[in-house]
Amino acid sequence: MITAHGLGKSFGETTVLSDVDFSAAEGEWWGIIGPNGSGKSTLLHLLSGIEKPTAGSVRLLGREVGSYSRKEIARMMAVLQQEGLAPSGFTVREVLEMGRYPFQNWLGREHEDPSERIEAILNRLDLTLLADKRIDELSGGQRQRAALGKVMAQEPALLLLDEPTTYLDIRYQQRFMDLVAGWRKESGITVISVLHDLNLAAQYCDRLLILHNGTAAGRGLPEEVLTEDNIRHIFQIDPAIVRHPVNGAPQVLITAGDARGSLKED
Ligand SMILES: Nc1ncnc2c1ncn2[C@@H]1O[C@H](COP(=O)(O)OP(=O)(O)OP(=O)(O)O)[C@@H](O)[C@H]1O
Repeated sequence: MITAHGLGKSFGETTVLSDVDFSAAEGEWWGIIGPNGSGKSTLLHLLSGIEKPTAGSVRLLGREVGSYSRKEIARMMAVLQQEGLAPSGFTVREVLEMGRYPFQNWLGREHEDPSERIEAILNRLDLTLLADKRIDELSGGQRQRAALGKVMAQEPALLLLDEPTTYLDIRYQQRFMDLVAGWRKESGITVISVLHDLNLAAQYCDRLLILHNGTAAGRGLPEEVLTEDNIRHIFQIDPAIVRHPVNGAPQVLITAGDARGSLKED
Protein backbone atom coordinates (compact mmCIF):
# COMPACT_ATOMS: atom_id res chain seq x y z
CA MET A 1 0.00 0.00 0.00
CA ILE A 2 2.69 2.49 1.08
CA THR A 3 6.46 2.11 1.12
CA ALA A 4 9.18 4.48 2.29
CA HIS A 5 12.77 3.90 1.41
CA GLY A 6 15.82 5.60 2.96
CA LEU A 7 13.59 8.39 4.23
CA GLY A 8 15.27 11.45 5.70
CA LYS A 9 14.25 14.95 6.72
CA SER A 10 16.37 17.90 7.74
CA PHE A 11 15.30 21.37 8.76
CA GLY A 12 18.25 23.57 7.90
CA GLU A 13 21.31 21.98 9.50
CA THR A 14 19.26 19.78 11.81
CA THR A 15 18.46 16.25 10.72
CA VAL A 16 15.31 14.99 12.44
CA LEU A 17 14.80 11.75 10.50
CA SER A 18 17.37 9.61 8.74
CA ASP A 19 17.39 6.47 6.66
CA VAL A 20 13.97 5.17 7.66
CA ASP A 21 12.61 2.23 5.68
CA PHE A 22 8.96 1.48 6.22
CA SER A 23 6.30 -0.48 4.46
CA ALA A 24 2.63 -1.08 5.29
CA ALA A 25 0.74 -3.77 3.41
CA GLU A 26 -2.95 -3.49 2.58
CA GLY A 27 -5.14 -3.99 5.65
CA GLU A 28 -2.34 -3.77 8.23
CA TRP A 29 -2.50 -1.53 11.28
CA TRP A 30 0.90 -0.06 12.14
CA GLY A 31 1.70 1.93 15.24
CA ILE A 32 4.55 4.43 15.20
CA ILE A 33 5.90 4.90 18.71
CA GLY A 34 8.91 6.58 20.27
CA PRO A 35 9.86 9.34 22.72
CA ASN A 36 8.98 13.03 22.35
CA GLY A 37 10.91 14.55 19.47
CA SER A 38 11.96 11.19 17.97
CA GLY A 39 10.41 12.08 14.60
CA LYS A 40 7.02 10.34 14.65
CA SER A 41 4.93 13.25 13.36
CA THR A 42 7.62 14.13 10.83
CA LEU A 43 7.48 10.57 9.47
CA LEU A 44 3.70 10.76 9.23
CA HIS A 45 3.91 14.11 7.39
CA LEU A 46 6.34 12.58 4.89
CA LEU A 47 4.12 9.52 4.37
CA SER A 48 1.11 11.75 3.76
CA GLY A 49 2.98 13.98 1.32
CA ILE A 50 2.29 17.08 3.50
CA GLU A 51 6.09 17.48 3.73
CA LYS A 52 8.75 16.57 1.21
CA PRO A 53 11.64 14.36 2.27
CA THR A 54 15.21 15.62 1.99
CA ALA A 55 16.35 12.03 1.32
CA GLY A 56 14.66 8.89 0.09
CA SER A 57 11.17 8.45 -1.26
CA VAL A 58 7.60 7.47 -0.42
CA ARG A 59 5.55 5.41 -2.84
CA LEU A 60 1.79 5.11 -2.49
CA LEU A 61 0.26 2.26 -4.52
CA GLY A 62 3.48 2.10 -6.56
CA ARG A 63 3.70 5.80 -7.41
CA GLU A 64 5.75 8.59 -5.84
CA VAL A 65 3.44 10.27 -3.31
CA GLY A 66 4.47 13.75 -4.55
CA SER A 67 3.29 12.92 -8.08
CA TYR A 68 -0.39 12.77 -7.10
CA SER A 69 -2.60 15.86 -7.00
CA ARG A 70 -4.08 16.75 -3.57
CA LYS A 71 -7.50 15.55 -4.75
CA GLU A 72 -6.09 12.23 -6.00
CA ILE A 73 -4.35 11.71 -2.65
CA ALA A 74 -7.54 12.57 -0.76
CA ARG A 75 -9.36 9.78 -2.62
CA MET A 76 -6.83 7.28 -1.25
CA MET A 77 -5.62 8.66 2.05
CA ALA A 78 -7.13 10.51 5.01
CA VAL A 79 -5.21 12.13 7.84
CA LEU A 80 -6.64 12.68 11.30
CA GLN A 81 -4.67 14.85 13.70
CA GLN A 82 -4.47 14.98 17.48
CA GLU A 83 -7.33 17.47 17.62
CA GLY A 84 -9.02 16.45 14.42
CA LEU A 85 -11.24 19.51 14.15
CA ALA A 86 -10.74 23.07 15.22
CA PRO A 87 -13.84 24.59 16.85
CA SER A 88 -15.91 26.17 14.08
CA GLY A 89 -19.41 27.31 13.19
CA PHE A 90 -20.00 24.29 10.93
CA THR A 91 -22.42 21.62 12.06
CA VAL A 92 -21.42 17.99 12.50
CA ARG A 93 -23.34 17.02 9.35
CA GLU A 94 -21.64 19.77 7.34
CA VAL A 95 -18.24 18.57 8.53
CA LEU A 96 -19.00 15.01 7.41
CA GLU A 97 -20.15 16.36 4.04
CA MET A 98 -16.77 18.10 3.70
CA GLY A 99 -15.21 14.62 3.80
CA ARG A 100 -16.84 14.02 0.42
CA TYR A 101 -14.77 16.79 -1.19
CA PRO A 102 -12.51 14.37 -3.18
CA PHE A 103 -15.59 13.01 -4.96
CA GLN A 104 -17.10 16.35 -5.89
CA ASN A 105 -16.81 18.18 -9.18
CA TRP A 106 -16.01 21.87 -9.44
CA LEU A 107 -19.63 22.71 -8.63
CA GLY A 108 -19.34 20.80 -5.35
CA ARG A 109 -21.63 18.02 -6.60
CA GLU A 110 -21.20 14.27 -6.60
CA HIS A 111 -22.37 11.68 -9.10
CA GLU A 112 -24.26 9.90 -6.35
CA ASP A 113 -26.18 11.56 -3.54
CA PRO A 114 -24.01 10.98 -0.42
CA SER A 115 -26.74 11.74 2.14
CA GLU A 116 -27.53 8.09 2.91
CA ARG A 117 -23.86 7.38 3.46
CA ILE A 118 -23.56 10.40 5.76
CA GLU A 119 -26.62 9.36 7.80
CA ALA A 120 -25.18 5.84 8.19
CA ILE A 121 -21.90 7.23 9.53
CA LEU A 122 -23.71 9.62 11.91
CA ASN A 123 -25.66 6.66 13.21
CA ARG A 124 -22.64 4.43 13.57
CA LEU A 125 -20.71 7.05 15.53
CA ASP A 126 -23.70 7.95 17.74
CA LEU A 127 -23.71 11.42 16.25
CA THR A 128 -27.28 11.47 14.93
CA LEU A 129 -28.60 13.56 17.82
CA LEU A 130 -25.66 15.94 17.48
CA ALA A 131 -25.82 16.21 13.68
CA ASP A 132 -27.16 19.76 13.65
CA LYS A 133 -24.99 21.04 16.49
CA ARG A 134 -22.06 23.31 15.71
CA ILE A 135 -18.57 21.89 16.22
CA ASP A 136 -17.78 24.58 18.80
CA GLU A 137 -20.72 23.35 20.92
CA LEU A 138 -19.24 19.86 21.29
CA SER A 139 -16.97 18.33 23.93
CA GLY A 140 -13.46 17.26 22.90
CA GLY A 141 -14.53 13.62 22.70
CA GLN A 142 -17.57 14.40 20.56
CA ARG A 143 -15.47 16.62 18.32
CA GLN A 144 -12.93 13.83 17.76
CA ARG A 145 -15.80 11.50 16.84
CA ALA A 146 -17.01 14.05 14.30
CA ALA A 147 -13.46 14.23 12.93
CA LEU A 148 -13.50 10.45 12.56
CA GLY A 149 -16.85 10.75 10.79
CA LYS A 150 -15.34 13.17 8.31
CA VAL A 151 -12.50 10.78 7.39
CA MET A 152 -14.96 7.87 7.22
CA ALA A 153 -17.04 9.88 4.73
CA GLN A 154 -13.86 10.28 2.70
CA GLU A 155 -13.68 6.45 2.29
CA PRO A 156 -9.89 6.28 2.08
CA ALA A 157 -7.90 3.09 1.58
CA LEU A 158 -5.23 4.40 3.97
CA LEU A 159 -5.86 6.21 7.25
CA LEU A 160 -3.08 8.12 9.00
CA LEU A 161 -3.69 9.03 12.65
CA ASP A 162 -1.47 11.42 14.58
CA GLU A 163 -1.95 10.83 18.30
CA PRO A 164 -5.73 10.76 17.90
CA THR A 165 -6.53 9.87 21.51
CA THR A 166 -4.30 12.35 23.35
CA TYR A 167 -7.13 14.52 24.66
CA LEU A 168 -9.62 11.74 25.30
CA ASP A 169 -10.44 10.10 28.62
CA ILE A 170 -9.89 6.37 28.94
CA ARG A 171 -13.44 5.45 27.89
CA TYR A 172 -13.33 7.63 24.78
CA GLN A 173 -9.83 6.35 23.96
CA GLN A 174 -11.17 2.80 23.93
CA ARG A 175 -14.27 3.86 22.01
CA PHE A 176 -12.26 5.73 19.40
CA MET A 177 -9.81 2.87 18.89
CA ASP A 178 -12.65 0.31 18.74
CA LEU A 179 -14.42 2.40 16.09
CA VAL A 180 -11.26 2.47 13.97
CA ALA A 181 -10.75 -1.27 14.55
CA GLY A 182 -14.36 -2.00 13.51
CA TRP A 183 -14.04 0.16 10.41
CA ARG A 184 -10.81 -1.58 9.44
CA LYS A 185 -12.32 -5.02 9.93
CA GLU A 186 -15.26 -4.14 7.76
CA SER A 187 -13.57 -2.25 4.93
CA GLY A 188 -9.99 -3.58 5.01
CA ILE A 189 -8.41 -0.11 5.26
CA THR A 190 -4.74 0.22 6.14
CA VAL A 191 -4.08 2.25 9.29
CA ILE A 192 -0.86 3.96 10.39
CA SER A 193 -1.11 5.68 13.75
CA VAL A 194 1.34 7.65 15.84
CA LEU A 195 0.57 6.70 19.43
CA HIS A 196 2.11 7.84 22.69
CA ASP A 197 0.26 5.25 24.69
CA LEU A 198 2.33 2.09 24.30
CA ASN A 199 -0.38 -0.03 25.88
CA LEU A 200 -3.03 1.08 23.42
CA ALA A 201 -0.53 0.53 20.60
CA ALA A 202 0.18 -3.01 21.82
CA GLN A 203 -3.51 -3.91 21.91
CA TYR A 204 -4.71 -2.43 18.64
CA CYS A 205 -1.77 -2.48 16.21
CA ASP A 206 -0.59 -5.54 14.28
CA ARG A 207 2.91 -4.16 14.00
CA LEU A 208 4.94 -1.41 15.63
CA LEU A 209 7.76 0.79 14.37
CA ILE A 210 9.77 2.40 17.15
CA LEU A 211 11.74 5.56 16.45
CA HIS A 212 14.70 6.78 18.44
CA ASN A 213 16.50 10.03 17.65
CA GLY A 214 15.07 10.06 14.13
CA THR A 215 16.02 6.51 13.20
CA ALA A 216 14.04 3.27 13.13
CA ALA A 217 15.20 1.43 16.26
CA GLY A 218 12.96 -1.62 15.86
CA ARG A 219 9.90 -2.98 14.13
CA GLY A 220 7.73 -6.05 14.35
CA LEU A 221 4.98 -7.56 16.44
CA PRO A 222 4.16 -5.66 19.66
CA GLU A 223 5.87 -8.36 21.77
CA GLU A 224 9.01 -8.10 19.63
CA VAL A 225 9.22 -4.32 19.95
CA LEU A 226 7.97 -3.67 23.49
CA THR A 227 10.79 -5.47 25.24
CA GLU A 228 12.37 -4.36 28.50
CA ASP A 229 15.65 -3.66 26.73
CA ASN A 230 14.06 -1.47 24.06
CA ILE A 231 11.96 0.49 26.53
CA ARG A 232 14.87 0.97 28.94
CA HIS A 233 17.24 2.10 26.21
CA ILE A 234 14.86 4.23 24.14
CA PHE A 235 12.58 5.77 26.79
CA GLN A 236 15.17 5.84 29.60
CA ILE A 237 12.90 4.20 32.16
CA ASP A 238 12.95 0.87 33.98
CA PRO A 239 9.70 -0.74 32.88
CA ALA A 240 7.85 -3.79 34.11
CA ILE A 241 6.35 -5.58 31.14
CA VAL A 242 3.36 -7.77 31.83
CA ARG A 243 0.87 -9.62 29.64
CA HIS A 244 -2.64 -8.28 29.40
CA PRO A 245 -4.80 -10.76 31.34
CA VAL A 246 -7.51 -10.88 28.67
CA ASN A 247 -5.70 -10.74 25.32
CA GLY A 248 -2.04 -11.35 26.19
CA ALA A 249 -0.76 -8.10 24.64
CA PRO A 250 2.42 -6.77 26.27
CA GLN A 251 1.65 -3.92 28.65
CA VAL A 252 4.29 -1.51 29.86
CA LEU A 253 4.10 -0.44 33.50
CA ILE A 254 6.09 2.27 35.20
CA THR A 255 7.06 2.23 38.86
CA ALA A 256 6.45 5.40 40.85
CA GLY A 257 9.60 7.12 42.09
CA ASP A 258 11.82 5.16 39.74
CA ALA A 259 12.69 7.94 37.27
CA ARG A 260 16.29 7.98 36.10
CA GLY A 261 18.53 10.93 35.35
CA SER A 262 17.49 14.44 34.41
CA LEU A 263 15.53 15.72 31.44
CA LYS A 264 18.29 18.19 30.56
CA GLU A 265 18.79 16.60 27.15
CA ASP A 266 15.21 17.64 26.26
N1 LIG B 1 9.10 22.53 10.91
C1 LIG B 1 10.13 22.22 11.72
N2 LIG B 1 11.24 22.98 11.76
C2 LIG B 1 12.28 22.65 12.55
N3 LIG B 1 12.32 21.56 13.34
C3 LIG B 1 11.25 20.77 13.33
C4 LIG B 1 10.11 21.04 12.53
N4 LIG B 1 9.19 20.05 12.73
C5 LIG B 1 9.75 19.21 13.64
N5 LIG B 1 10.98 19.64 14.00
C6 LIG B 1 11.89 18.99 14.96
O1 LIG B 1 11.99 17.64 14.57
C7 LIG B 1 12.11 16.79 15.70
C8 LIG B 1 11.08 15.70 15.60
O2 LIG B 1 9.78 16.27 15.75
P1 LIG B 1 8.45 15.42 15.63
O3 LIG B 1 7.32 16.35 15.90
O4 LIG B 1 8.46 14.67 14.37
O5 LIG B 1 8.65 14.42 16.84
P2 LIG B 1 7.57 13.51 17.57
O6 LIG B 1 8.24 12.21 17.81
O7 LIG B 1 6.30 13.52 16.82
O8 LIG B 1 7.43 14.30 18.94
P3 LIG B 1 6.25 14.37 20.01
O9 LIG B 1 6.10 13.00 20.58
O10 LIG B 1 6.78 15.33 21.02
O11 LIG B 1 5.01 14.86 19.32
C9 LIG B 1 11.95 17.70 16.92
O12 LIG B 1 13.22 17.96 17.48
C10 LIG B 1 11.32 18.95 16.36
O13 LIG B 1 11.72 20.07 17.08
